[in-house]
Amino acid sequence: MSLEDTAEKIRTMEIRGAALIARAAVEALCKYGEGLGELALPEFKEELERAAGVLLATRPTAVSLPNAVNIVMKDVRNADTIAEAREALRLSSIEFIRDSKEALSKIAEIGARHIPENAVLMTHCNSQAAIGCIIEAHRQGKIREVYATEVRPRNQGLLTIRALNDAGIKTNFIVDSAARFYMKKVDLFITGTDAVTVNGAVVNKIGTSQIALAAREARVPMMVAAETFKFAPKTIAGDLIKIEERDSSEVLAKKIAGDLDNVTIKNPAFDVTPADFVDLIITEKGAIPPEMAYIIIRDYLGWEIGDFR
Ligand SMILES: O=P(O)(O)OC[C@H]1O[C@H](OP(=O)(O)O)[C@H](O)[C@@H]1O
Repeated sequence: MSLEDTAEKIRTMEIRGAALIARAAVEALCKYGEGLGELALPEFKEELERAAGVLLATRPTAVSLPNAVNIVMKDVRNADTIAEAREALRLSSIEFIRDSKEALSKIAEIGARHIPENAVLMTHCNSQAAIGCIIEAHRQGKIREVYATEVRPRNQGLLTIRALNDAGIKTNFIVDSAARFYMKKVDLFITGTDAVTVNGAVVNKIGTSQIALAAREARVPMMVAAETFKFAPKTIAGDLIKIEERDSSEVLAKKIAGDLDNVTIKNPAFDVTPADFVDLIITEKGAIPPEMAYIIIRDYLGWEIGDFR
């Protein structure tokens, strides 16, 4: 698959989920670099930066994408010879993909510890990291049942119920607007995330913050499963996470919407749940309260306050 093909698949969400986007981008970048013929070092670096730009332009919200590209490009940017640059690209790509897979199993193990016995869970969207925690807790005999939302407009809930079903987990499939109706029965609301800001706010699939509100009202804790590369360094300098607005046809087919001249169809893909609504974030380095997000950005992603002067 060419770099452009990968970019298109990410844009159209054939490849989706924050971690899978990151991995696919790294694989595409690595393959692209390997396919570049004889080039001098500056041209090689330039070509890779251009390719990275194509991948970064696909989806704006999931910070896993720029983080992954930065992690892989760091040693390439520092390389002094073309051989060094090529080797850095190969090794850092292998390393990122390996680490991101290992992070998922670590998160599942740590997350499962924080799921109570006989738990009723609610989840929203389709997160590999969150599902990993649920399946591990189920393996330990801790799950009574799960409520999984539909996730309009792209219906990622269908992927979630398939995964939970195949793991033998008793699952209730509900429309998004039924979340508050069932919240009384729930012990824990668990999601993944596309970006965690320095102040611990969680950017996740549209609707997450409404469910978080219902969870808070019912005194149900919220737990977020997030690899460290889902934390957003630039928020240190006050950058806001850009919320992706996708095509209106995902919400309403053009042939129906066509003659509704006074109607605008809005389709934001994500929303922001304030840190105050989040009880715990499970990373591969350990479980943290949202207030500790800066530590992850500094100690594990390597960004300091001074980097954004
Ligand atoms: O990395 P993992 O945990 O799999 O997914 C994290 C998040 O990515 C997804 O976004 P989309 O469906 O690509 O828009 C969802 O918002 C999900 O919670």
